[in-house]
Amino acid sequence: MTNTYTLQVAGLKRDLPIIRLTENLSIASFVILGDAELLREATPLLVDKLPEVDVIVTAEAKGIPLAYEVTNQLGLTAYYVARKTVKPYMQNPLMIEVHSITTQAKQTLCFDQKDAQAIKGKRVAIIDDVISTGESLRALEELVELAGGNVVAKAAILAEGDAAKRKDIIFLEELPLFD
Ligand SMILES: O=P(O)(O)OC[C@H]1O[C@H](OP(=O)(O)OP(=O)(O)O)[C@H](O)[C@@H]1O
Ligand SMILES: Nc1ncnc2[nH]cnc12
Repeated sequence: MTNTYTLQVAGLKRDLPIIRLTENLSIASFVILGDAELLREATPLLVDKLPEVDVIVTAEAKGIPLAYEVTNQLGLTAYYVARKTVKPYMQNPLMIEVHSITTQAKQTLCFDQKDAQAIKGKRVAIIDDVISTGESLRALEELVELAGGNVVAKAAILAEGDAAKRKDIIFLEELPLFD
């Protein structure tokens, strides 16, 4: 049977499967894709902690539904997604290299040039489902800065491992790492 870690967040309980990443590192797998109930309950709690912002930025893929919910609850009109591959419909994309905790190979995050233009001069909240090594967040911050946006908040539902000690991020609950 798979080992699990019981997460309590936003008044809900989830049994997360513990997944081995390397010989001495395992994570409690937190996949909010499809979990409409958790998104519905957690989003207002996160929104309450945000300062005034103009736009939301997130990374493909698991950050997308949360960014959408936060955007709606703040009454904003748009959110921007940094993609992990360049698509043929992107023009002059901005690209940054990233190496998140779950990433085995080198990855990139990229913004379509038209999204970069839309972020320029805006107060940006970077939103993700979980912050762990902080690599994805760092890459998103670099992308927003390259685009000329001003990062005023960095928020996630969960802060994993050492990320929970960070003072510069907003989060609802901690998630431990496992040996
Ligand atoms: O702080 P970090 O170590 O960078 O980890 C956090 C990132 O990891 C997850 O995405 P993941 O890389 O698993 O990709 P996915 O959303 O495409 O599944 C999560 O959605 C964050 O973006
Ligand atoms: N615990 C976790 N579950 C799923 N994706 C993650 N990315 C970083 N930490 C994660």
